[in-house]
Amino acid sequence: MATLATESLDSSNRGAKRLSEQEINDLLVGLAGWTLVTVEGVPRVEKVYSFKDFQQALTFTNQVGALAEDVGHHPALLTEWGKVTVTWWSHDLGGVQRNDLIMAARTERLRNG
Ligand SMILES: C[C@H](O)[C@H](O)[C@H]1CNC2=NC(N)=NC(=O)C2=N1
Repeated sequence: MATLATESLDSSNRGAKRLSEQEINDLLVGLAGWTLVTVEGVPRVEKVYSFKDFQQALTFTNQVGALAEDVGHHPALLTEWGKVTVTWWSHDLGGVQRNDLIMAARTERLRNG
């Protein structure tokens, strides 16, 4: 979903709207491989990326980390040999807001240009 990736993030974190599961799933339609997961009652959007070895996984991890630092919004990142699990949600909000889908779309762009 190229347009989602190019949207500006809503900086009014406090006033952000927590999306419903339906709204999240509707936005995930354009994000191949991303799923809605709920951990400790908190919805998140998640994708597992595959790589040929640990070094490639680590490089991608750092690229996602740079995206996060650029905007001050951060994912959970699990880096393993050949795999990186990226999970976006809004900790302060206790759920998923549109910013998290924007960041998922920007994460996709790292792999798909
Ligand atoms: C103080 C700091 O800006 C806040 O804790 C930011 C940092 N990055 C964040 N990232 C995410 N995903 N959710 C947050 O609520 C959040 N808050």
